[in-house]
Amino acid sequence: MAAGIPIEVTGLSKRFGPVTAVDDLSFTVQPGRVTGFLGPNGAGKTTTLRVLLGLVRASSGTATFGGTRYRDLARPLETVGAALDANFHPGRSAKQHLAVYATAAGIPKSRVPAVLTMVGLSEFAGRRVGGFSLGMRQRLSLAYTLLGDPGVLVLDEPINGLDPEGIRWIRGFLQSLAKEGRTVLVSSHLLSEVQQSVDDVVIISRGRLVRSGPLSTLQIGAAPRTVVESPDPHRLAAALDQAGLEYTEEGAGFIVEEPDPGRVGHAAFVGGVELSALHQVAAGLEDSFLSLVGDGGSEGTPGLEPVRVGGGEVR
Ligand SMILES: Nc1ncnc2c1ncn2[C@@H]1O[C@H](COP(=O)(O)OP(=O)(O)OP(=O)(O)O)[C@@H](O)[C@H]1O
Repeated sequence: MAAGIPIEVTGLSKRFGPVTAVDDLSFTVQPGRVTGFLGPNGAGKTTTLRVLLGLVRASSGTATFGGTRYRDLARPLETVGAALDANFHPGRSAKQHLAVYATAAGIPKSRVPAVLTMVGLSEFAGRRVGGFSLGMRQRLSLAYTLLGDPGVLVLDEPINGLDPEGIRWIRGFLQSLAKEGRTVLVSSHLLSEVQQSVDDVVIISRGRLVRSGPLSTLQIGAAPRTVVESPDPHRLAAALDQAGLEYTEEGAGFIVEEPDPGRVGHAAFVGGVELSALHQVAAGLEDSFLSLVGDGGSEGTPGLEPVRVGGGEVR
């Protein structure tokens, strides 16, 4: 395996005519960690990755692998694994595809069965790719990125299209690649999709950096809220309305957009409502993510609804 090297993006901008897709973007991605590259649709993720991989030219700034541009790498496939523009002909088998790429890059053919096994496709090696599901194509793309046993992996929306078992598998797989010392950059427009697999995040919106750092730092920002429950939820809702508090129904009770449980308790007291639970909850990750990119998604942030479990945590 080639050594993991940092990805360094410095002052990167990319304009397409009047559209500024990437705007003075700077961040670093460290080896040995999985980094989520996040932002709403149209935020500029794919454009950044395309510049990084030498597929489009930057308007200004640089995007390098430890200081070296992709096109200047001596052995690109063995340094960086990426499948942004991989084309799979429907009539060819998975094995044939990988063999063609391996031959072109001077990679031993023995890597082909090895990477197909790594991604769980060995029993489909001889099948035509035309019959593959989206999830199987995702696995094949991943196999392609691993052909040269690179120290850096750049994956654009690799979880998209995977079934629940596939999602569980890829989460563990990405972590194991990082544990081997590789640099793993994974783009997604859904924090919930990657939050169980990433150590660090780089969040962009409208082409600009919003936040970068360990995932844990993301919880700073969104305000905590109050969970309140009553044996008589209708009366409680009326009391919250009366007090002008905003809330959403949550299991047996409500989550109130109010950090101080005392104010919520007072509203219930004024309304003469008995309470069975009253406590503050920290902001969920998805809330923090939305509060960071909330005004940045020109095309909205579809699919960002949080999945809530008891106590207001976000899974
Ligand atoms: N070749 C291009 N010509 C003109 N505009 C482009 C081109 N490529 C991207 N854009 C624009 O640049 C902006 C960023 O697009 P980009 O695809 O990089 O975003 P993204 O974060 O990857 O979003 P998605 O997840 O939807 O792919 C968008 O406004 C898009 O319309």
